[in-house]
Amino acid sequence: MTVNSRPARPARPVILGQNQYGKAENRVVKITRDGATHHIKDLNVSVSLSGDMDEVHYSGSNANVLPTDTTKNTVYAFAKEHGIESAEQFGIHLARHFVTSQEPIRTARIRIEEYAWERIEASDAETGHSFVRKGQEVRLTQITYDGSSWEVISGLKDLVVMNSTDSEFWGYAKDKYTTLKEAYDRILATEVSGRWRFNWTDDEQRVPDWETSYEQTKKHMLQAFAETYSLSLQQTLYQMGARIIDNRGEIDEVRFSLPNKHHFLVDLEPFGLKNDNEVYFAADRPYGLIEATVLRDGCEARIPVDLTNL
Ligand SMILES: O=c1[nH]c(=O)c2[nH]c(=O)[nH]c2[nH]1
Repeated sequence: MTVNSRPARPARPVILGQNQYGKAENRVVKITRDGATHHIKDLNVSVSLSGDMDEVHYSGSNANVLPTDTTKNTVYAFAKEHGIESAEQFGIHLARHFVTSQEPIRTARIRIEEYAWERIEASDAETGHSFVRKGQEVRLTQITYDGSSWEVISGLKDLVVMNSTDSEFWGYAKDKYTTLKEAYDRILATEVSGRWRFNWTDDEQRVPDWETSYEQTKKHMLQAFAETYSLSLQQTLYQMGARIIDNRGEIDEVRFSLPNKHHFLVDLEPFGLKNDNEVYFAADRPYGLIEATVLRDGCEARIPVDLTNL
């Protein structure tokens, strides 16, 4: 049966809703060789396209469908042809390509995770070609382009941080189920998942230096975590976001999802020992989950509330 002889959209009280497609999790590693000194970019790139795709769902006509296999090939070809300066620059390039080269494709969303590598120090000097994977965090970006406007949301996940003092939690609401003891010197630890939205909207004007922006944003966030004398994780979260908004003019919105990695003092009395804020039980679950958006005054919140969807 040819495509044309297939039945058109069936006469049923059913319609197609939001849809998107593409190749997810394209792992691309780009080595740039500068003599004996090599540089690595290690990305996990997910392409998601949407637009005039009714027919492929209704009748099976693939005329508007650029194969997901092609989107995968484009990721690898672009790594060679254009290089990977930053995850954001690479994502912008890909998004623009899909929307401007295929008429039926109206919106491209490119999500990228970046894994960092650090040079191994040999006994005499740094090596040019040996690396150890940096375990700290996964860097993230999401680029969305609809042919006229851009949205760039970057961030990170899996960044585990701890303050071994300067954290209290007391004065909270209590009811008959409250057993938590007030804490005047506790451990504050979390695994930061954060996203920040850039106010960059145009492809030519004021393009942020994406690499510097990431490093500086992470630095301000960590300094705020370290320097805030915390009365709650909520207060610390707000300070982390506010520090970014205050210092990074290219960012209008920050959202954090911070699990409170509880450290409970162990009762050592049964062993005749005094626990002087030294020995803790690190609980993995359940955990408090503190989430909030911090915005530049007058700006709109657009980062999804549930960061697992981003
Ligand atoms: O920083 C905290 N915020 C809370 O809301 C909370 N609730 C709780 O039991 N411990 C904590 N700690």
